[in-house]
Amino acid sequence: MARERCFGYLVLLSSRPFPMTDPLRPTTDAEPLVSVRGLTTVLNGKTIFDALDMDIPRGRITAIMGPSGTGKTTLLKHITGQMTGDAGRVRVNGQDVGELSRSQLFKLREQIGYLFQNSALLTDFDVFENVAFPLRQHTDLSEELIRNVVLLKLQAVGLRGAAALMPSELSGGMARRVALARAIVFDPMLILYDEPFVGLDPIALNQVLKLIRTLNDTLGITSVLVAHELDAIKQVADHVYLIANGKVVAQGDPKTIADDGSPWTRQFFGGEADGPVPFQYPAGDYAQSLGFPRSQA
Ligand SMILES: Nc1ncnc2c1ncn2[C@@H]1O[C@H](COP(=O)(O)OP(=O)(O)OP(=O)(O)O)[C@@H](O)[C@H]1O
Repeated sequence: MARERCFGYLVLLSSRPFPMTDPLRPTTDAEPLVSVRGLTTVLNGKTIFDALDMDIPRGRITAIMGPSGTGKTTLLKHITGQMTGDAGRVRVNGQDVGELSRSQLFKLREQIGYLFQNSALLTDFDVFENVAFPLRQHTDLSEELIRNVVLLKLQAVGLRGAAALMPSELSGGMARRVALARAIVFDPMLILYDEPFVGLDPIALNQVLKLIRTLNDTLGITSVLVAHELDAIKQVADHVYLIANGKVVAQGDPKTIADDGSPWTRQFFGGEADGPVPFQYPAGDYAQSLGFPRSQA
């Protein structure tokens, strides 16, 4: 049975000491930053991944799509080592995540930023302190340096002027951008976005899309995006994987994947209720559960 490893701390609140530049920052496309091979994960008797293979190229934006409950968030947890599979391997920047010790895992997570759908801001702290929080927790930087780093990150997401606002005073889009500023506070090599577009109006959505692209390209980050919105994915992602039934069932250019003619993409992008992904959750005999005798046929 697959395990969930809980070290009790948000991935984005990392403890990487400064300097902020990382000599290991990926600069070439030579080898994927994340490589998943033969990943098999069973949770509560349900096979979530069935020998899943997937590569996440460096420096690109890769989207992961799939029906609800197909394991997209679970896959992100395998990448951060919060969860390990029953078989197969997940390698991040050349390291086998399942083989890492606790301290090695922390080091890896120090290089990963994570953006949640709900932004997960600390409601008692203003915007500035939300972004400063990981720095205060995990470094002994001077107040002046913390201020410079926080303002730099807020400037990058266009919210330096909102530094004194409380989370309750932010729109959903602004909150998402503050969370993004916090996620990049240690200059991660990889950002994992879990449903970053949910609840955003078109303006905020475009701002977040633009930011994801700009941060990816200007900071040389690798981005992995879990989302359901194909139109948004088309605008921002370089590559898309569609996962279902524990495997990659389609992949390619987000702009054309919906037209690849496979029954998977037809069902998923066409919004068909039934298809390769059955409408009915697996269940026992219907007649029997209604109290009728089993048919002999
Ligand atoms: N810790 C856990 N223990 C047992 N089952 C789990 C655990 N975490 C997730 N699951 C199950 O794994 C499956 C995949 O869940 P996951 O949240 O990864 O799906 P998802 O593709 O991200 O879904 P959605 O699009 O609805 O967010 C679900 O059936 C869920 O119930």
